[in-house]
Amino acid sequence: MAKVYYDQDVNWDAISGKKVAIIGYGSQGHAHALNLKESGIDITVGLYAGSKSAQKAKDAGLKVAEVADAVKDADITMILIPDEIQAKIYKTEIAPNLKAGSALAFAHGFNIHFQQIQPPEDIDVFMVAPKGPGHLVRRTFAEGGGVPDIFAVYQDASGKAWDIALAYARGIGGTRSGVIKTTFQEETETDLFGEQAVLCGGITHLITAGFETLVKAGYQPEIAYFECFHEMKLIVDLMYEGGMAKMRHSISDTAEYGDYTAGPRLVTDKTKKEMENILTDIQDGSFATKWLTENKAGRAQFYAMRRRHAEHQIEEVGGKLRKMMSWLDKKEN
Ligand SMILES: NC(=O)C1=CN([C@@H]2O[C@H](COP(=O)(O)OP(=O)(O)OC[C@H]3O[C@@H](n4cnc5c(N)ncnc54)[C@H](OP(=O)(O)O)[C@@H]3O)[C@@H](O)[C@H]2O)C=CC1
Ligand SMILES: CC(=O)[C@](C)(O)C(=O)O
Ligand SMILES: [Mg+2]
Ligand SMILES: [Mg+2]
Repeated sequence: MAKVYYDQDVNWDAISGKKVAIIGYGSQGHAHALNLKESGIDITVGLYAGSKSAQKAKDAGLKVAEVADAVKDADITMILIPDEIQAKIYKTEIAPNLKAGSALAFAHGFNIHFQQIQPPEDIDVFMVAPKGPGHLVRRTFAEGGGVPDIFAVYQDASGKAWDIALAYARGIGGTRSGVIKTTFQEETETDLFGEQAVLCGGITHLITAGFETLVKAGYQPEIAYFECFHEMKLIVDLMYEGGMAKMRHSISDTAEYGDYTAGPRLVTDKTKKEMENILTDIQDGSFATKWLTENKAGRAQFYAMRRRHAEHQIEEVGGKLRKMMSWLDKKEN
């Protein structure tokens, strides 16, 4: 069993009194900046001139500077801009301004693992990767909870990089729920696999296929939405709270019998073989090459897929039904 680190395992002096630059103020950036600030850390958000996030950060009471200026003063620079542009911004804005003896940090290992960024040897390089969407890293922290993190050290020039990383994890709330040591390779490969095969790719296409099956068979699209999409959170909430057992305790025996008999007809050996193929594409770098090439070519295919999915009937039907559920409207970054 892996060692799981909690609040009491942290040497808070490793980060207390340090200046932290959070580069980017999006899903993860806003969460890290606000959580760390509320944990007592001196935060400056680094953004580009004209960034639409800058006013949001200022309205939240955070110091905002251009990237180079935020990095210059920082003891820790956490890069929370999109993976596909990190190498360029690192080269032009971050690398020339990194203080000797400071630390460079990431929330995903993509650019270090696939060698898009090669940091100087005289700085610490670490990662604190939340196992959850940034908006929930923030919401959970504000509610007194925390999203688990996994953390890694790529370079330990100071001899304190592990302590700094663990203290950072506490600053964003990770050690409230548990933090596990990893490597940049393990985080990168497992995160890419999880988001493609299960959390994002897997679940959205499963839900959509269920919706399309019912609609094609002539059932009302609104019922197909409630059944295959809206109820998913309610089912997963029970699993989140108490494992599959708690969900299976709450559902009917009829549903539980259907769970055991229909599930293996859907997730077959063929499915598992394709999961292994997805993992191979990640491990051999071909996914990373495709993603970076798509970005260099202007993201036309990416935008076309985004548009096609946004225009799907399930989003139209769901949007109308959710409009009547005012409690779902969470004002977030
Ligand atoms: N999203 C998630 O929940 C998770 C993300 N991660 C990792 O976190 C990192 C950040 O991802 P994510 O939070 O999703 O990113 P987002 O796309 O949500 O946010 C990107 C932020 O970067 C800013 N930005 C864009 N270009 C620049 C630039 N040139 N200089 C400075 N700031 C810039 C954007 O500003 P503006 O909006 O003004 O353009 C925005 O504030 C990635 O490495 C990702 O893999 C890890 C775990 C989960
Ligand atoms: C939210 C998260 O963990 C992801 C899916 O890995 C991501 O947004 O990259
Ligand atoms: Mg992830
Ligand atoms: Mg990810």
